[in-house]
Amino acid sequence: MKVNSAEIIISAVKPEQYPVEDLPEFALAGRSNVGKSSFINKMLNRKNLARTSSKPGKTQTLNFYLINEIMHFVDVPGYGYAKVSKKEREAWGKMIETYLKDREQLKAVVQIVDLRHPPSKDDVMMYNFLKHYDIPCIIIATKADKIPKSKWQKHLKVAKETLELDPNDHIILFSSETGQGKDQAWALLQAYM
Ligand SMILES: Nc1nc2c(ncn2[C@@H]2O[C@H](COP(=O)(O)OP(=O)(O)OP(=O)(O)O)[C@@H](O)[C@H]2O)c(=O)[nH]1
Ligand SMILES: [Mg+2]
Repeated sequence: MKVNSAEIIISAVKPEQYPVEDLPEFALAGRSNVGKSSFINKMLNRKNLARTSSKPGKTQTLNFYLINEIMHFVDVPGYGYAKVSKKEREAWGKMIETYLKDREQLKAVVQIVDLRHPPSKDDVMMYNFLKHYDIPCIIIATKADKIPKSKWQKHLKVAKETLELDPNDHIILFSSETGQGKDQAWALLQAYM
């Protein structure tokens, strides 16, 4: 998709703050620091619209982006970040769970995993959560630029097996550095619009 406009609409922490527009929406999910915000930037051709950091825990609210006036991306805090307090972690968990379960505009979740490592326990839990609530999902295996091409297929296989990926679900090799997988990701998202 050609992105002509992209802007942040609101950083929300509760449903009353979500945009009321009935536009197709896609939310990110994944471990802290896995590259969710970087994925959004790459898809939108914007260097730093979604704020990124080499330190985990950068995104702390549900950040809604309006794209071409026709759809929303929602950037989400990552899970599995040990350095926030238990209370804070629980609050984030609840915020994300409420959003994912109740948001009618949500068309699909883009779950990001790190291609370099087998999906974590938390990754498996998130995938099972999406399956349980029947939320369509697209799996993005990112940071492909960090491992040699000769290992990509082997790592993809491990990711599929660890998640016990539903044969109907797609998993895409991606890199926010090189833009690899971007067209494929857009094609899958557009199929839900
Ligand atoms: N080499 C490489 N680095 C990446 C890629 N994607 C993200 N990164 C780096 O990984 C770090 C974390 O990226 P973010 O996009 O901030 O991660 P996040 O998932 O949004 O993290 P939280 O907001 O903390 O949950 C940054 O230093 C990025 O530059 C990628 O595809 N390749
Ligand atoms: Mg982030």
